Amino acid sequence: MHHKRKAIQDLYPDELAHCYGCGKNNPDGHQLKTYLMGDETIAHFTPDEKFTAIPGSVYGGLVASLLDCHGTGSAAAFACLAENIDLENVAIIPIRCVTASLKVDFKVPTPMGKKLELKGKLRSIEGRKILVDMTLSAEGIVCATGEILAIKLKD
Ligand SMILES: CCCCCCCC/C=C\CCCCCCCC(=O)SCCNC(=O)CCNC(=O)[C@H](O)C(C)(C)COP(=O)(O)OP(=O)(O)OC[C@H]1O[C@@H](n2cnc3c(N)ncnc32)[C@H](O)[C@@H]1OP(=O)(O)O
Repeated sequence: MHHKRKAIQDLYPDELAHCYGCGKNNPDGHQLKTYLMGDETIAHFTPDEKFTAIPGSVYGGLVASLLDCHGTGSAAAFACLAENIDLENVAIIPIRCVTASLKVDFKVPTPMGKKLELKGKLRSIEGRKILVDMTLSAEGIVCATGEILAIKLKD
């Protein structure tokens, strides 16, 4: 159902859509897509074996990368919500965020080849600082949690 909406990353302007983790204009990248659903965000990604740590599990760098891009996308979406910007009615998202700090806790090994689900919840917005709490799970089991500090860029 949420796929009828546009992903946050698809609302980035073309010239800023080359991020390896989430840029729609990077054919070699992960092209992660974050959707705003009510007061939380969601994204999915199914890793293949080139992202192996030990056979059967995903290397931590990919987990961090997914949390990074889901986190900045979520932060931009939550900042828009807070400013009453309706993302259904914009072609380009007017708020841009970059990661200042990312914390990842690896709880259990992330299984290879399963559909991973990322969720994000806003913790706080204080001036230009947006804090988002995230989980990354596989088949309902939380494999990692993440905490991002994203900074709203000035024009
Ligand atoms: C690669 C850069 C891209 C630039 C242009 C892109 C346009 C974006 C468009 C569409 C997005 C699409 C792309 C998705 C991106 C995917 C996610 C990534 O991987 S992003 C890459 C990794 N991140 C960086 O390379 C940031 C490098 N750092 C910086 O550029 C600066 O440090 C920046 C912008 C984050 C902050 O610099 P300040 O000069 O604007 O602001 P100050 O005053 O230093 O910080 C603001 C507040 O945040 C706190 N703060 C900053 N860094 C902190 C930290 N590490 N921990 C705790 N607090 C921190 C400060 O203490 C300050 O707080 P107080 O207002 O005084 O309360």
